Amino acid sequence: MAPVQTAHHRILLKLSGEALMGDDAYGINHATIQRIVGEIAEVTRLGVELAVVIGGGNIFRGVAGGSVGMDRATADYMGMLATVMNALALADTMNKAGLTARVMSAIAIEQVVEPYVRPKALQYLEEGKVVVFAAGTGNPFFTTDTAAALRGAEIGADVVLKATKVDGVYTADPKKDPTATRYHRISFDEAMARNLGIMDATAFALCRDQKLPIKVFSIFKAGALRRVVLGEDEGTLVHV
Ligand SMILES: Nc1ncnc2c1ncn2[C@@H]1O[C@H](COP(=O)(O)OP(=O)(O)O)[C@@H](O)[C@H]1O
Ligand SMILES: O=c1ccn([C@@H]2O[C@H](COP(=O)(O)OP(=O)(O)O)[C@@H](O)[C@H]2O)c(=O)[nH]1
Repeated sequence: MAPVQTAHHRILLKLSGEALMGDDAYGINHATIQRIVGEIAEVTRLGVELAVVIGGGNIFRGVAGGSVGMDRATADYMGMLATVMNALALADTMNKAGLTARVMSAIAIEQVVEPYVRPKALQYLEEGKVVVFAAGTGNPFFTTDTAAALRGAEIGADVVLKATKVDGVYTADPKKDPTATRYHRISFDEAMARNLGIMDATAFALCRDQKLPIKVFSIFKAGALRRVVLGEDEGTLVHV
């Protein structure tokens, strides 16, 4: 059988923490994480190199902690630790599904996970391992979307895939405005000028400056990740 032609060679996949909740109120839903790992396994079988940045919103968000009077930086460190828990769960599920996954953390917790070292991450990717980047950027006041942009640029990914709760970028937040319509593609400058809330401005600006396109698509839609990897019409492309 001839190899399938993919649209991308090396991918940075940003998975929202909330994607792991499934229908639960918080935490990690077993069936949901297995389904997501199944989809990841399917695209790695196509021969693409894949790294993941995982969020933490299913366990803790710094903004929420800050809003109830906690010191914002402390709350953000808690948020980053939440992403480490998700990363461990994700890598464990991947390893059980027959993939070889490695977690690398932006914060040193050496008894638990290895630290992020760029050449090591590149080596793992070249070996066909899935690298799960934990603890975001390692800095408070940032998001895991910005971590995805940063790690995506560092590893030379050819696209950042944002797998989220909505199926693309809309003219307004579709959860609040039912009349909002979806863009097929939109430039970074327009997305930033229109202040479209799908990603924070820091993440957008970093990807724009590095000429790293972003594809936004739904994590709930079965087969969407594969379709994106094959370059089929799915979600919204944010381009330079
Ligand atoms: N213009 C927009 N287009 C699409 N989604 C938007 C837009 N503005 C705000 N959103 C909201 O952004 C959310 C995704 O962002 P975020 O909560 O940061 O996701 P994640 O948890 O995947 O990082 C969507 O659930 C959607 O409700
Ligand atoms: O570089 C980073 C990445 C994340 N966080 C904290 O970790 C939380 C979880 O990440 P995020 O909200 O981006 O997760 P997601 O929305 O993807 O579930 C954030 O709210 C922040 O408090 C941070 O401080 N710095």
